[in-house]
Amino acid sequence: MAAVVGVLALQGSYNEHMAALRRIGAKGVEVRKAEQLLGIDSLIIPGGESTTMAKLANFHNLFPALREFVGTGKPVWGTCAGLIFLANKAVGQKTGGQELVGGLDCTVHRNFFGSQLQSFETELSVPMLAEKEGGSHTCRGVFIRAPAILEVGQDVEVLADCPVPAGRPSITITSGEGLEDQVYSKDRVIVAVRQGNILATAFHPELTSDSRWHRLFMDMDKESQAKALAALSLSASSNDADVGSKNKGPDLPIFE
Ligand SMILES: NC(=O)CC[C@H](N)C(=O)O
Repeated sequence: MAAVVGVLALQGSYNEHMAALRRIGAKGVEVRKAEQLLGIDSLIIPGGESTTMAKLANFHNLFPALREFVGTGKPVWGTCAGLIFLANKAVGQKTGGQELVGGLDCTVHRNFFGSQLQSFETELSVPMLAEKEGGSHTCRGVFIRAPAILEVGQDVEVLADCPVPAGRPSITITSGEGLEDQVYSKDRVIVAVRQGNILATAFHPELTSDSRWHRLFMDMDKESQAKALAALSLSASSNDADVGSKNKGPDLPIFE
């Protein structure tokens, strides 16, 4: 059965993700209500404006269901604002912060690359994407008032990084307790990662004609469906074994 990809359709570039899925023959459905998350195999959280998206998600009481969905281990992909949603920690936010879904062990800076006017396109080196999906070793990265990942946990695989623009001031990250400050002043930042079944990109592959990120996500989906099926058939065969033993009659001693 074809996998159904949910696209969170509260705000932002969900139409573009739907179109990108259509281009590769995948079935996408727009998700606006918590109960719709029950009928999908994987979820894309699109780019847009994360504060607005969080307000809408709150209004529709979606956060608990989104967290539950991420917790199931089904594939989830966040692009741009979607990446911010999935991060365990976000800095560079409005005072008071905003609600996050979490699940991705990283610290993200909301508007790392500056304002809308500092939006840019660049060629990114993506060896893992090329290895898995073929094609060029680079992809076009469209960064729109884009976030960047400053730190990742040890289970997070870095898929792409990019140079910090010249003149970008260093960043102070305050720890949870507000006790110590770390200053981030490296010359590269992370812009695409994978942690298990969570994929996150700071840029917008849905705005380019390169379908490889969507294909990679569909492959994650296939892998996870195959695993779920294997687990099902394992438990079915152990049930069969149970049935078999029930039909065997009394367990008599065997004399050889
Ligand atoms: N293109 C995007 O999704 C931009 C995200 C934006 N930086 C935010 O905070 O929501």
